[in-house]
Amino acid sequence: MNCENEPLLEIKDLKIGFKTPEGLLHAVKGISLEVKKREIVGIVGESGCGKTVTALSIMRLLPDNSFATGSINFSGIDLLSLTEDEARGTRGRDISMIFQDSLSSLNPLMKVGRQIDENLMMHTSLDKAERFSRVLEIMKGIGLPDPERTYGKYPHELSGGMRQRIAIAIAIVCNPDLIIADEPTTALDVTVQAQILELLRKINRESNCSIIFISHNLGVIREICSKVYVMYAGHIVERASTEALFTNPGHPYTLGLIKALPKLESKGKELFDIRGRVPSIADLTQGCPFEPRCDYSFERCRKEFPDLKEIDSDHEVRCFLAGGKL
Ligand SMILES: Nc1ncnc2c1ncn2[C@@H]1O[C@H](COP(=O)(O)OP(=O)(O)OP(=O)(O)O)[C@@H](O)[C@H]1O
Repeated sequence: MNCENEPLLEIKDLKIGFKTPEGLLHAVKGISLEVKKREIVGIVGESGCGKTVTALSIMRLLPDNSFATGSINFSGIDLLSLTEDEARGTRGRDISMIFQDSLSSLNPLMKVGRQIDENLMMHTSLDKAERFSRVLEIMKGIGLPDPERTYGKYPHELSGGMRQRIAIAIAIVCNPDLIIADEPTTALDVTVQAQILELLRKINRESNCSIIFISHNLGVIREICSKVYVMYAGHIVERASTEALFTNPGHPYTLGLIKALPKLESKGKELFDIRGRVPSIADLTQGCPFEPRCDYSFERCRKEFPDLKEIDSDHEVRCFLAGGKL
């Protein structure tokens, strides 16, 4: 059997909500998602669409005022049914996360080498010397110069790109099966961004892990992912291979995200922007949540919410116009 076709992570009908003084607010409204072994899967959408809370639910790191229903099956285990202790055992060992802002995700008071070592201390029985050489090996493997010296530095002594490499080292030191990278390059300049993407590709190739790559930027997703889920207002509105998404986008929201990408030939011209804003999770409008921003909407869109419809093999779209040409 070809193990690349085996699912590593299967999310079914995941709903995430928050108990707030204004009542229950629903941030994720029944999404299903699959990540196969060794696959790099993108989740794209504007701010507030529910990408990060989805990632946090996989990590079992949702805040106390939240609730999650549905199932998150990871290698045969439903992560939502794990106890806190079991979830702690999984985090950092089987599943790791890299956050956007390495300055706030790293401990400012601890030497960076120690921070990588902490994960090994927690999840392995290696002794101090073995852990030290493993940390140096990882630091070297991800392109940190002079690992012995860098081991003893504090986060603020490193550049943004180096700090993000440390965050990646922490994430991969225990050889996890799944890495969730949440906007890992957004805070970095373009050159460093390209280096970090290349590093993630290398890790995926060499350690056979799967990656969920979260971004608001389809251009970055295109660089690294083979499959993409487009999220809007807590729903998956399109799922396709990256190639199909760009050659035949089925949802007007996806089309808007593609049009919003800067192009070389339009240098100097004003960039396209999808009009309007993502609705707040407190909005309970009837019909399709994208309707107020959509150039293709008609009467039915104001009243009914479309199901995900398959328009091609492995290509689903949640729009009444799915399958037609936008
Ligand atoms: N602790 C919380 N209490 C109430 N609402 C929350 C809480 N955390 C997140 N939300 C809401 O859940 C929704 C989804 O947020 P989420 O951070 O997942 O969006 P996102 O797509 O990742 O955007 P961003 O790129 O800005 O992180 C937002 O409307 C957000 O305000």
